[in-house]
Amino acid sequence: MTLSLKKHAKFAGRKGPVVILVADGVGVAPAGPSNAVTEAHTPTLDKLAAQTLYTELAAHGTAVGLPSDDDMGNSEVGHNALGAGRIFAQGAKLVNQALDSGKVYETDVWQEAIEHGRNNTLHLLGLHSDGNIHAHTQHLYALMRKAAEQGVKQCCIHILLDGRDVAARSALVYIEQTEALINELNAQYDSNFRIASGGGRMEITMDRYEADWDMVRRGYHCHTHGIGQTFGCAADAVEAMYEATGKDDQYLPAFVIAKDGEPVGRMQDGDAVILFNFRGDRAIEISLAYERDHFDKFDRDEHRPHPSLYYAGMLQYDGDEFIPARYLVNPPNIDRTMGEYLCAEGVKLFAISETQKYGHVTFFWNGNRSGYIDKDLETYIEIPSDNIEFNQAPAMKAREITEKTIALIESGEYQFGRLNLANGDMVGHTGDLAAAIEAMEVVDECVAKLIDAIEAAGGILLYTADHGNADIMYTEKNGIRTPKTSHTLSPVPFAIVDPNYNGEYQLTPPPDAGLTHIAATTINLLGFEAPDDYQPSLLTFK
Ligand SMILES: O=C(O)[C@@H](CO)OP(=O)(O)O
Ligand SMILES: [Mn+2]
Ligand SMILES: [Mn+2]
Repeated sequence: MTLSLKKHAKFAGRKGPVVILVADGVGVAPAGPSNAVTEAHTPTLDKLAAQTLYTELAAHGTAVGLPSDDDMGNSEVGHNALGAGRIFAQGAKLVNQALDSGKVYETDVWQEAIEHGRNNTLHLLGLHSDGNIHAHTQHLYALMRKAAEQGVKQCCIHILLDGRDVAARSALVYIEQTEALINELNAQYDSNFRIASGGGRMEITMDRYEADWDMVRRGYHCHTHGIGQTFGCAADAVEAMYEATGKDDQYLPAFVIAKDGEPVGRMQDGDAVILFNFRGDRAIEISLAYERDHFDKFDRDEHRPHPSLYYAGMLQYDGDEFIPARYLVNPPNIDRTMGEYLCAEGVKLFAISETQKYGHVTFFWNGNRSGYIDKDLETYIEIPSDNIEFNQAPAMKAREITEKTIALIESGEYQFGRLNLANGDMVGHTGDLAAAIEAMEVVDECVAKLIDAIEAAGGILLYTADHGNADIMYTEKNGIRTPKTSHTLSPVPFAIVDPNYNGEYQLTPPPDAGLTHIAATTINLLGFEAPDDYQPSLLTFK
């Protein structure tokens, strides 16, 4: 199908580009000492929030295709919503439906995995919490129950400790729940289910956008070959590592469960491995490590030969590159994104961020498609991120991204652009309030510079966020503060900076306005009518 957009009946667009700035993780929550956004000195952001062309948009729950309004937003669903202009049922919801209806168990992939599991061992690997951003323990438990029921006797569970989508030190709670189910199943089916290995999600396995392959190498060797500090059980491992490192769940090192000095869950030829994460960015690299015949990102045979495995993902994480080849649930089919429409109209555009968010403004924005829509029209720029805990460098690469964006605006080549400043989110995830405040002040400084550039170019800057994070940095109970490292349920800001504004339109958001309404709004500001089935624009034109 060839896509096209009609010229807008009342608005021809401005001379300069429309640029969307996503301040990742900068939600709107009540002001107070735990809100890094309001605690920071942010004269420019304050001005934006006080102007007429400002509103707040829903960025969590059903507004972005998640199962319920108790689900916080995240970058995947947020950037999908921004790019696609419609609400699609997201991975979390699709997996629930496929497990509840039993469709998962009818697939060839499930049945083949079970066959391998019956003859050898079934390995279940994934993020071990109910955060519901990358994975949910209820999904793991459904798979464990069904595998036991279908005759799998040997099952190894490899757990990635979260502490980023859930409380910073909550690993023991989830381990207890999982061990209880293991005991129940082993008693009922005379099986040998057990936790075999694990480690913090920011330390092993779950790297994204090739920021740090060494993380994946450590995770692969831990889960596959039993390389890591050994313990008798997962709870002992976590307790000992809390004590030894002082770190929280997401940063704990690799551990291996051993009996009589031997790892209990090394992977062997003929075993099946299912990665039960549903979100793609942090699942792609480990999937490549497991399923590719030719793999050169690290030496898989460093300790013992890479076994021949039956590997499957909960979803297909990258539909262009078919990663992984085998999967249990079809991913959302996000079609006709705004990027496709704009390319069809010959609009030149750019997307820019640092590594940690690079795929957010490209892959997620384009409906989980890797690569360009039209290389002749699009420029994608990645500024390399540092590989450190970001409270140590709260400015991250915001200034570099800003300088480069200004150059792109000044070039006069582009009609549309989008950028992501990672600070509110990545520093927010560390739970370090002072660092998050500093992060927000850098964001403010960058927004001010971008506004100047937009003004000089006669363009429009749209300032928004994909979900909250830095807006609640701790919770307090009985005078005790607990750092909050996760995203929030907060709405996000939406401000239009249009220096040539002359009353041509009004901001008229419907009561349910959310992130999905930004695409049509942007298309209007570029001088086009939005596609009929996009969520309506936030603007009414005179
Ligand atoms: O770091 C991540 O993977 C998620 C939190 O799990 O954050 P974001 O959605 O902002 O990328
Ligand atoms: Mn985000
Ligand atoms: Mn985040």
